[in-house]
Amino acid sequence: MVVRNVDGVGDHDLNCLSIEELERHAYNMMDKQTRDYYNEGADSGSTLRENIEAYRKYRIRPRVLRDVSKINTEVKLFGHTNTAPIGVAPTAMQRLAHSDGELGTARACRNMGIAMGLSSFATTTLEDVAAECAGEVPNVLQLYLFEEREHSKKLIARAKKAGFKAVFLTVDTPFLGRRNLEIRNQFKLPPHFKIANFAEEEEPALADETTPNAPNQSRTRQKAKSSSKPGYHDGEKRVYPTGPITFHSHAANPTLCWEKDIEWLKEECCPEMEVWVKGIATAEDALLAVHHNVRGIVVSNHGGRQLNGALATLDALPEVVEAVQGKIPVHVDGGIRHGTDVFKALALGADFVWVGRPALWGLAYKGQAGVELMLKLISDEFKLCMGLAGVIKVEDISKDYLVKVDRSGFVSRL
Ligand SMILES: Cc1cc2nc3c(=O)[nH]c(=O)nc-3n(C[C@H](O)[C@H](O)[C@H](O)COP(=O)(O)O)c2cc1C
Ligand SMILES: O=C(O)C(=O)c1ccccc1
Repeated sequence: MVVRNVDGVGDHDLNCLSIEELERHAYNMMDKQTRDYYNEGADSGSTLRENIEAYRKYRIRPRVLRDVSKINTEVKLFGHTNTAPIGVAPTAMQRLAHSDGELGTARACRNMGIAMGLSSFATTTLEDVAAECAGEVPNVLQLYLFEEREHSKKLIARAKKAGFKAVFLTVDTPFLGRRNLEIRNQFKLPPHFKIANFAEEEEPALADETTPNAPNQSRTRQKAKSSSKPGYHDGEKRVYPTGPITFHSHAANPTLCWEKDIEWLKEECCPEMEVWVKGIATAEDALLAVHHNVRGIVVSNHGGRQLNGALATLDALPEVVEAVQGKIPVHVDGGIRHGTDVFKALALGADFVWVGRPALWGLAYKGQAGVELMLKLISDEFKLCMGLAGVIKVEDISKDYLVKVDRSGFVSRL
């Protein structure tokens, strides 16, 4: 049921008043294969859980008796006005959640004035997504840079033509993390869906690909092209992925490195698109990103799906912010489930946050309308948090508004 909000802020879905509730609804709406693929983290899932728990270590120090009658949550991103410092992180294969898929997410983002990151491995083409949002929201294409440069080159050219403003090169996937439910379920994309951006390159073999990170069946089905080529490390064999582009065979690229690939990518993208890196977790790599003139970084551990045991992103954020010293924007993702989390990430120095799974849960719940609901919940919570904390402009959110509480309950100023 939808009712008018008593405070006049908008409509409420009485069945779903928080992202926590949204997660529960979505849980029941997704088939097991999809739910497990979307929700799980690598190995024991401790990094996935810690991404969320890290936010609970901080509490807000609200200031009062400030006129907070006019709160502005807007920020600029790639020259566009975003209605809040929040975007939808790129996640693969959204049609698994709902037939609206990436188009539903794009329409929701457009309606809410929120940036959308589109995965290379979307089930909708980048042209169709761009057409939904053209000129209204800053679209970002997430890139997995393949060893076969020609595919990536074509994709980049298409993204430029479609008006994408930036590419986020994902750098935390030299190999795919080990996701045990995915292995056990022998997860694969059902044959009626396509990895749409590569449909031309795709062969019918997609539907029966094996799960790559399962022991002893990883990439041995791929033909070895030439022993002199770089390739995946598969036991003793070096195997270059040459077959159809499937999400299992091509997302990981262990050969990527700063000098060779970042420079190449900047040349390919410039001047039309900015090159960012997604998946930075240390001050050292943040400094390298600055050194290599990337335009921004996303502190991310891929939602805990890659290296389990890695630091929660909120805990990695301060060292990255300190290293970068404002030279390039620092964004963060992972574990953001409430508007107060957005506030905390910004207080610790992030310029912007991206939410991943909550958008998938929104899609599963009600397609486009569910993503809009999720964005409305988190944006409203963020605005309310600003007002209750006594802040009216996003740029005024600082570490003065936070304290850290340790395990024994000891409270310290930052
Ligand atoms: C099901 C799923 C698919 C994802 N696919 C991609 C992808 O294709 N490319 C990418 O860079 N990150 C991908 N991510 C990672 C997200 O962009 C983001 O880093 C992460 O979801 C943030 O954590 P959160 O889900 O806790 O918000 C994926 C995450 C999930 C949950
Ligand atoms: O599942 C993922 O986390 C992911 O990023 C991905 C996307 C496409 C192919 C393989 C992995």
